[in-house]
Amino acid sequence: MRKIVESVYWVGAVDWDRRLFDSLVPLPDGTTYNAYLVDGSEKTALIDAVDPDMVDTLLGHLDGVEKLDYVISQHAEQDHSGTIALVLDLYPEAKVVTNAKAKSMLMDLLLIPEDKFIVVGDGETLSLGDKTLTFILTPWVHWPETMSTYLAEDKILFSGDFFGSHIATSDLFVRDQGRVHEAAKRYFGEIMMPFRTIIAKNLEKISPYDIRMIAPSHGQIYDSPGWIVDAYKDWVSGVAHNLVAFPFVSMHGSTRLMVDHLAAALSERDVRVELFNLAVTDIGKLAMSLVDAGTIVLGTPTVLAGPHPMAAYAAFLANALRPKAKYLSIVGSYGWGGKTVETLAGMIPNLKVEVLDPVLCKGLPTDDTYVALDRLADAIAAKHKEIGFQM
Ligand SMILES: Cc1cc2nc3c(=O)[nH]c(=O)nc-3n(C[C@H](O)[C@H](O)[C@H](O)COP(=O)(O)O)c2cc1C
Repeated sequence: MRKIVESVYWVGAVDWDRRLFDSLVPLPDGTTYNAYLVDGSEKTALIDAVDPDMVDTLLGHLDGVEKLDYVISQHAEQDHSGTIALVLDLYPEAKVVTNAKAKSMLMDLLLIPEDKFIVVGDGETLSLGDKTLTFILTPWVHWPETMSTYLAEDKILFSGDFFGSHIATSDLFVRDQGRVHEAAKRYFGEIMMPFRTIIAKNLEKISPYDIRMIAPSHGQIYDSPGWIVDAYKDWVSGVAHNLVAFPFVSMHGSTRLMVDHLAAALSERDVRVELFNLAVTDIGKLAMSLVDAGTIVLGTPTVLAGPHPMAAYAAFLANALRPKAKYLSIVGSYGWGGKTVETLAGMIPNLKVEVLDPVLCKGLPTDDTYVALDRLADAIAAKHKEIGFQM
């Protein structure tokens, strides 16, 4: 147990070893599952629980907590809810306090019986005596049922996955802002980017609250939260940066020559570019780049009449993540023919992008290919200038 302020404790777990989340997302720095205990003068509440793998850590923290009245469930995903049933076994008098959507999901996912729940609505409060919790529905800060909880007396917002970051450290509070900024942006890119417009509304919704600390359910507690709220405002905004996110793959080096030429041509034209060799890249880094990028360029050879499967994966991912990019193009090499451009174009219906003329070449790039790549760089630079992308 670690004290945050008087009678409010972190009772979560640090998972130093975890390297993959949701069987999908790389975790280079591990993560934490944050649970919080609010010990009011009359009632005691646990806010969220931990991943089932770390149940012993949670139960260790709770050892000595004689009475638990409420388990506040802010998010039904198992890394926060998966140990609630065990907590209820230990504290049979405790009720699960959550919203209607989360209740139904917790019943489905964890088979928690209906009589264990107290359902709260948006803005409803729960008194613990000298501490008061207000529940704020903040949907889609991962799933549709997510909510945040404001502790008025201490001005703490327990935000669930909102503002979260995957970093295992022994710090309770954010101490290395640069590191947390990167991890929080990666988290936003992987988890929240598809719901940008709803998250913008959630930012507005929490703005009237006087927030001294934000306590997310992954990562460290923000004891000066202004900067992360500002970062979120930038990430959810429709304003893209003067940046090209450039995932590519190349089997024998021809596409790679095109990629390197275009990247250099973009740099010469003062357009920033980030390359991601899909054969070796950490897909979270690509997600981060997509948070800002004004343009996406995909580089791929033709394989079995279509894009390389790794390029198809990147296109699928970009389509699902719905980044704010306004332009897209494709470059690559082929041997005899295929439908690479058509196949990729058909995979991105969610992207509201203008497609700039693709550049394909047969075998190794020639002088004509490099001229066409320079033209593409000219077009991207002109579009970025025209639209006034952030430098
Ligand atoms: C497994 C495999 C499948 C391929 N299938 C096609 C194809 O269907 N159509 C085509 O035009 N070229 C095909 N090629 C040829 C490559 O597209 C061509 O060699 C290209 O120049 C490779 O680009 P890279 O050097 O960037 O890997 C294939 C190559 C490989 C290795």
